[in-house]
Amino acid sequence: MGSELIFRGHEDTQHETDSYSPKPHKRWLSFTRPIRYVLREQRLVFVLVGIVIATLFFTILPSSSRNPYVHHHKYEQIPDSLAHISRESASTTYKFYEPHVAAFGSMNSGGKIPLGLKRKGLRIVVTGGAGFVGSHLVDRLIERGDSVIVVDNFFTGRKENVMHHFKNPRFELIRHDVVEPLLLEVDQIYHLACPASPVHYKHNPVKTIKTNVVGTLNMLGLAKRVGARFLLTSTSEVYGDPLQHPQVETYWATSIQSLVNKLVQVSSAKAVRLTCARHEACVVKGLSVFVSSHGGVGGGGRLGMSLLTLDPIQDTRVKEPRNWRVINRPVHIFNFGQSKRVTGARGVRSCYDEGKRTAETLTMDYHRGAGVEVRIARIFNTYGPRMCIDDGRVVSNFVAQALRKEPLTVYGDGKQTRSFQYVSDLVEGLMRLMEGEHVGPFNLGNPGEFTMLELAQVVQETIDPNARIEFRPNTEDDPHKRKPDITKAKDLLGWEPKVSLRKGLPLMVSDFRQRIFGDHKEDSTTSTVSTA
Ligand SMILES: O=c1ccn([C@@H]2O[C@H](COP(=O)(O)OP(=O)(O)O[C@H]3OC[C@@H](O)[C@H](O)[C@H]3O)[C@@H](O)[C@H]2O)c(=O)[nH]1
Repeated sequence: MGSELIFRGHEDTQHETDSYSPKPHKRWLSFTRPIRYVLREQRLVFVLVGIVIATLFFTILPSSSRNPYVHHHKYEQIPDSLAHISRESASTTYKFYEPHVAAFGSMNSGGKIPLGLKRKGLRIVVTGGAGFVGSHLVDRLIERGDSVIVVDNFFTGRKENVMHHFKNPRFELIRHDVVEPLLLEVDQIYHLACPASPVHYKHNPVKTIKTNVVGTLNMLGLAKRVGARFLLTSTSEVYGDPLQHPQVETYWATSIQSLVNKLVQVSSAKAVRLTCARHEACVVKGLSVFVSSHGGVGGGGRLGMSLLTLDPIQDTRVKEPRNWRVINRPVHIFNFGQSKRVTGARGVRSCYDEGKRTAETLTMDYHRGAGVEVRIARIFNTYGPRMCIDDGRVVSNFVAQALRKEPLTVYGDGKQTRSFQYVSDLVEGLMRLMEGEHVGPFNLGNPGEFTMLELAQVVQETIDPNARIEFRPNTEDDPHKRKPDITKAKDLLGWEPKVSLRKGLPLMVSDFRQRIFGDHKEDSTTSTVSTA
């Protein structure tokens, strides 16, 4: 290279001294000169590095910051940013959405919307949005700047719950039953529509299961068609009368069939006998499995007269079972409580719990099979303003009874437990779940566990210390205990309830008082509570 330079120098000198120079030679030199310049002193390497950096900067970084799913990490870094979502924090959220304003589903991504038509917030449909939980969710979404369409058939929902939004151009209300298909252009679907009080859902069980199955199917179809993200509100009732306490999302409502098979497999026993309040299951190696509703299996005894096969689908009662056997002596006895597979699946609560299980299944199948973005919440007992008065649920019953100076009706011995969450905590959890990147299912509930007698005591302390307690027979298939394990929601959504029962209960009293006695002095619509 050095010699070339010397040569070129010589050539240049020649050019200066002699006006004649062969043109083709000069052109060749002017073409190779920049190449040689680039090749010298590793300049090419620097050029390539520069190209790589520019590519990274202009291609990868902008697309990742525009990705609607990436913003979730930002949420997690600001754990309380959603607790009382302010307009400022909401607009921060939208910065991530804006470039793909309709980008929740892959089908809508890509900034196809003309500049002048870009929307500010998301378009969200809330089925059951005129109900107790739905209307509080709608309040928060509207407050955040979204456009909300409420779809409700007003079976348990009430126009009054959303009337304060009627003049808002970002709010729409449609009287529609989700069992019929519906087409709407939206980015997100919160699917809440279904009566949730046992009294209501048992009132018309066919309608309840239809709502859960056909209604969910319709809304999933809509989500698939318009590329919307879909959130299913499932229930703690999918755990049935749980054997595990507190309930974790991974808990599978045990089928007696698999339980007894396993027990027989692992034990050296000839037979295994399982007992619970009303049922006994007996399995003998190599023989059929039976559940006896009375009597059951005794030493050298016979199976009870009324036998129920453990086939989870067929409720086959057989008076004289063909494969009847005398069992000498059951070796192991396990108390396994009550399993929904046997009682629930055929019981009065099944329209709801089996309905919600099916809804979960459909949701996951649309996710796996059709690529729909889905979220699943399992909601535990919730209370707050706008609950239906006299819907039969324990909190609304007790509060209304105490206000009316009627006795508090405690069902059974009152020792059954529930965990009660305040509605604003639930709404917070639902929104975090929808905006986050995890499918679920997630338990959303308050782990504070109370017996019904303890709840009655809190109501007495809050409303009327002289309120009497009246015991009533319990309802069929009432779960004995219920308490959520919320580790998963804490870890992955950064969510946990903030409002204790003693703090939350007074917040619904003014609303109930107003609706029962027509007292309009107090503001009943407030669902939020200071958690500071
Ligand atoms: O007046 C009453 C009403 C109810 N109860 C008892 O209170 C307990 C809770 O009953 P609720 O009717 O409020 O609610 P449940 O827990 O049975 O079902 C609820 O579960 C979770 C949600 O999905 C639903 O809101 C609902 O199905 C039950 O043990 C019931 O027997 C009373 O002791 N007195």
